[in-house]
Amino acid sequence: MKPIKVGLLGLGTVGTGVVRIVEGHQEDLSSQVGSPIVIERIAVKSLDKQRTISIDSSKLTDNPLDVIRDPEIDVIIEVMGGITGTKEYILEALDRGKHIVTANKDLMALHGSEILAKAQEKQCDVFYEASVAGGIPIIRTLIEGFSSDRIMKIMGIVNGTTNFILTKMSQEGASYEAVLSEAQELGYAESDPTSDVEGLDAARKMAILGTLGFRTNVELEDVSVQGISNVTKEDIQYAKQLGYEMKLLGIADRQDDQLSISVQPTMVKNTHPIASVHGVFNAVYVYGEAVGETMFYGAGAGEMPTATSIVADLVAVVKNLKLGVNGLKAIVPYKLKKLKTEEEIAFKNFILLQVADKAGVLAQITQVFAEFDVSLASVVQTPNEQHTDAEIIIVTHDASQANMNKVLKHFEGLDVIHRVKSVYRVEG
Ligand SMILES: NC(=O)C1=CN([C@@H]2O[C@H](COP(=O)(O)OP(=O)(O)OC[C@H]3O[C@@H](n4cnc5c(N)ncnc54)[C@H](OP(=O)(O)O)[C@@H]3O)[C@@H](O)[C@H]2O)C=CC1
Ligand SMILES: N[C@@H](CC=O)C(=O)O
Ligand code: NA
Repeated sequence: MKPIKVGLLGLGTVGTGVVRIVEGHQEDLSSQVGSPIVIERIAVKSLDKQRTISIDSSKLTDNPLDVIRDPEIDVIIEVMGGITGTKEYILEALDRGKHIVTANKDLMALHGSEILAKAQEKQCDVFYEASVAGGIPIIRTLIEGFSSDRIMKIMGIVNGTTNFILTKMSQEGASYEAVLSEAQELGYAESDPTSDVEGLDAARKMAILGTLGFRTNVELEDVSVQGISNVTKEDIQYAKQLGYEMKLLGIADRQDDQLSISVQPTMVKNTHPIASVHGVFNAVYVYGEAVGETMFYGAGAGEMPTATSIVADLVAVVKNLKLGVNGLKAIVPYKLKKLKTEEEIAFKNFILLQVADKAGVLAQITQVFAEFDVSLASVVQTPNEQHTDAEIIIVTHDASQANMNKVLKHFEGLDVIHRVKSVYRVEG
């Protein structure tokens, strides 16, 4: 049996896991696809770096083109990351008729449509399961498992680093900075962790999920993004007291084909299944018109979980090779995109205010909500024995984003409000 030859671009956290699985599970893999799978060449940045696995040094190169242009190689696994440069490597590999497996959500969210179009033209596969929710087979689920349904809502904890940080801040009272360093050491964070903590990584993943779930071309600029860098331990404690967990939540929903997609720190009612997803775990909740509620859970980052998805994609490519059907499974979004306006997007809000502790303050505040048609679910004032500033916690019913913005704007001119300390979306 002629072996299937694979070229690996990158031998970092994920690439190392890929080598471990291909070597460790070789018997299972080759019996599924009917050929041995061989990692033929590997591109790295530094040839001298100490590795945690032993690699035949003749396989290593510091030039990705050596891998892409090797005529023996059938499939390229791209786990080096990056956008410019990497995109050109992938397009060239496709031009050369090589199939692609990638974990690169940055690339797929920004240039996925161009890459997938090229793949179709060249009858090649491009699979990217590892790019969203590392070890969870959510992309395959949306493409195949829900092909018969109409997806109405996708909610995801799709960034492991931030879930790890929020969990440790909540359960151990740990500091944001210390937990971020730990996530970096464990290989969860991106090379620039700003994209994790500022929500960009999750936004890219939600653009991919939205495109697949709603069969329309969701682009990164369609996703409104807010990260966790301003979330305080106090916010997390208030959330807990009210029966919520603080999560960086991606939310994509549709009503009558109108979409909204966002990523923001969200207070999730602790009875919702997604509220109990902690640590580096990810979960994607999918609501289908016919199927109802479903939820998919697993490790969202890290060497072996991510590599599991990569190698499963590799198996899919090789099975397609055997059947001669590569390049036929690309999902081409066909629906016209209609995004909801601020007036049409509505959700519950948590607002924490620092206010003057004197008579009539609450009345002035509730008057502003009434003026802009925002109905309140609860109002709590924290006890303040010194009679200096007091804190007021308000939870609204569903309110349009436009009206909420008007309320917050109006608060700026209200003397009795000394500070709007926090505003969070509330789910569940
Ligand atoms: N880490 C995770 O949990 C997850 C990561 N991903 C994605 O997977 C990809 C890889 O992530 P990860 O493994 O964590 O990244 P790492 O930084 O650990 O590894 C990157 C690898 O690529 C190599 N590399 C980088 N640039 C070049 C270049 N120009 N030429 C040749 N080799 C290069 C590096 O070489 P050297 O070793 O010499 O430095 C390194 O081996 C990224 O797209 C990431 O977003 C997706 C899901 C989960
Ligand atoms: N940095 C990402 C890695 C997986 O995509 C995360 O923390 O989820
Ligand atoms: Na996945």
